[in-house]
Order: sequence, then structure tokens, then C-alpha cells
Amino acid sequence: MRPGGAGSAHASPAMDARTAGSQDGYNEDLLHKTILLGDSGVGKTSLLVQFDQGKFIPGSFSATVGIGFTNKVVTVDDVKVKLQIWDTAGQERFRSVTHAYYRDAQALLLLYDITSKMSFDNIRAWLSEIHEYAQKDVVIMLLGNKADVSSERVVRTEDGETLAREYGVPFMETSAKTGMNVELAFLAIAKELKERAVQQLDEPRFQIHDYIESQKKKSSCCAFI
Ligand SMILES: Nc1nc2c(ncn2[C@@H]2O[C@H](COP(=O)(O)OP(=O)(O)OP(=O)(O)O)[C@@H](O)[C@H]2O)c(=O)[nH]1
Repeated sequence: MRPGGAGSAHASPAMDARTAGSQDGYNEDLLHKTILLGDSGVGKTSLLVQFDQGKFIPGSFSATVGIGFTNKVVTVDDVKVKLQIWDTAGQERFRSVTHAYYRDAQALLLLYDITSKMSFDNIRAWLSEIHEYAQKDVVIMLLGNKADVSSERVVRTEDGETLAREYGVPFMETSAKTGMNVELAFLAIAKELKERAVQQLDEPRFQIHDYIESQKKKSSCCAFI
């Protein structure tokens, strides 16, 4: 399944996120390249479709071939931030193609599937590839997807949390099917990137972990009001 966005599967990795223009009214300094990574079938395309179009297309799984992107403008603290979200193929045979794209990325969303132990065990290998090919200061977020399929869960939430803590990256479980935490994951990334772009040296650093926890509390506190 392919995202419905504007990207070409054969776009050049040298194409900087800022070259995409500013006709949507966003500040060009706040245009960020974000890449979805993780094993084949963990739900990268589905997560992007849910975020972009607010829908989940059930049915047969068709693996991504190569790489493509979708542009999405989000508003953070009344500021428009444009995320250029690249959906990569998880299959091993496309790995050398996708490595070329890591270098220009400001953020990486790394997914595993909570119903697949192998996809979780492979996260360490993904992180070492990231450390090899991506920029040192890239924002990384770990996502345990398919949280709606609780009957088939094989990776505990605590295991995701422990791994994320070990690598010092934020973590949450998501469901591309129900939309659980999908917007929050992308908004947290957008906010972190926006804060980095506008932050003055003497200001305290934005804490993405605290932001995510406060947003989760906000949504659980008010869900039944
Ligand atoms: N129940 C459930 N199914 C999901 C979820 N996310 C994805 N799926 C299903 O899992 C399968 C794989 O999803 P994709 O989004 O194509 O996976 P991908 O990571 O993009 O795979 P590649 O393109 O091969 O890298 C599809 O059948 C989806 O419908 C989810 O959150 N919940």
C-alpha cells in the first residue's frame, strides 16, 4: 500500500526538505525531513496513511518498494511546521537504497510490531544502522505499533520502555488502525524540531519525554468529560 502523498519513489536523496517551497504558509526554516523505519510489515505505510488521511485500509499487505514521501503541515504553538515524511521499504533488499536518505533526516520514527518478537529484536540492528548513517543529532522515536491487536501481543509495553530508556529515545505504543497516539507521535516530533529551530541558547531545552507524558495525561484525563 502506498501513501497518497506527493512523493516520488525515485526522488533523489540529495533533495533537501527545504527545496519543496513555502506556498502553504509555513516558515521554510521549519521544514523537516522525517523518515519511517522498521521491519517489513510493522505498519509504516499504515501509520503514515492514518496520520495523513485519518484512515486505515485493512486487507492484504503489499510491501513498499523503494521509498516515497508525503508532505504534511502541522501547527505547533500557532506555528506551521512542515514535515516531509519519507516512507521506506522495510525489506532487506532495499536497505542500501534507504541508507542514502538517512543523512538528510532531522527525525526518524522507528517502528516495531507488538505482535512480532522478531521486529522488536531487530530494533537494535536498526539503531546501529541509524548511528552509522544518520546525523548525530537526529531525533529518534521508538514506536510499538499494532497496539490494538492485544490478543496477539508478544512484546510487553515495559520491554519497549526499557529498550527506549537504554537508548535515551522517547517511546510510545501506537495503532495505525485505531489512530491511537499516531497524531501525538508526529506532533511530538514536529514540536521538538520546531523548538530546536527557534530556541535561544539561554533558554531551557525542550524535553520531548515530558511533552509526550503531559499530552498522554491530558488525553486520558479528558477522554470521558
Ligand atoms: N491491526 C493492525 N494492523 C496493522 C496496523 N498497522 C499496519 N497493520 C497491517 O499490517 C500490514 C502491514 O502494514 P504496512 O503499513 O504495509 O507495513 P510496512 O511497515 O509499511 O511494510 P513495508 O512496506 O514492507 O516496509 C497490513 O496488512 C496492515 O493493514 C495496526 O496498527 N493494527
